[in-house]
Amino acid sequence: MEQAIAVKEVYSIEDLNLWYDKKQALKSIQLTLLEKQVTAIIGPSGCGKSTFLKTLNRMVELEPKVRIEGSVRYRGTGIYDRTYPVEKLRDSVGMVFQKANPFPKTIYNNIAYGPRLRGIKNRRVLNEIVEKSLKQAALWEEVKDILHKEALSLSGGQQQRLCIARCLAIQPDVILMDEPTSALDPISTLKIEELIEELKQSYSIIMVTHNMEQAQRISDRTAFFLEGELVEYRLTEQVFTSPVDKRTEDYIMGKFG
Ligand SMILES: Nc1ncnc2c1ncn2[C@@H]1O[C@H](COP(=O)(O)OP(=O)(O)OP(=O)(O)O)[C@@H](O)[C@H]1O
Repeated sequence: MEQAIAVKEVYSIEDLNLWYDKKQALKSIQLTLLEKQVTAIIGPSGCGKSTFLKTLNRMVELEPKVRIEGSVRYRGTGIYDRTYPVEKLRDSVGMVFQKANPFPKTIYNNIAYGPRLRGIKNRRVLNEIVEKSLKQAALWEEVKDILHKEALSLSGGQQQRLCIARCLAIQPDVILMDEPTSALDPISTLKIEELIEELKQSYSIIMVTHNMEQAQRISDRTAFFLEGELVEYRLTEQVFTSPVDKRTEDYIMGKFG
């Protein structure tokens, strides 16, 4: 008899509500995000995708006049509990943004930055981390001879892979990606998509995307948001081939958004 493989939960979210001042951006969100899967967050502009992503690492608290209610549990512990050590979250949850944002430093120092901040000073250890992270981000071959060049001299696609490598250097558990390829050309996009496929062997990836083909190509599960609500959250194939909610169907058919 086939045995079900238990997939572990990374995040468990219950009745999450969020307001920016008087505007409610997330409404009673309830879902669990699973380990070593790619979860795509889709929906039209302004539906709350980025806000949701930023609740997962508490970055949303940096916005003015934010109020959050409900529970976001990461590996079983509520991250908005007053005693939760936010620095633990910074070590465990990396983030990649829409626009690559390397530091104005060399390629090497971009990657070594996080490990140094965490007390690693030994040059040999740092060299190993830099090489391993760049290899994991499929950038090593292109930059191994120019590690001491400015990161900002790289192409947009290379800069985005560098940002992914910088994120991997701190050995995160989860990687949040906010439209990581929307500023890239098709070839760079393909490279990042292949990379994401590879990374999900070791990391749990939660990715906001406007691109529904991309969600179908690389995600295991898809969550469809609309006006701050989570309308549908199932296996990607099911969402795209047999949506249960009419609003999901209309959205994936391109009737709005
Ligand atoms: N800092 C803020 N202050 C006030 N309102 C905000 C703030 N950030 C976002 N909003 C509002 O909250 C809602 C959700 O925004 P959010 O950026 O999460 O949507 P999104 O789905 O990621 O949109 P897009 O696809 O355009 O990036 C929108 O109505 C937006 O205008």
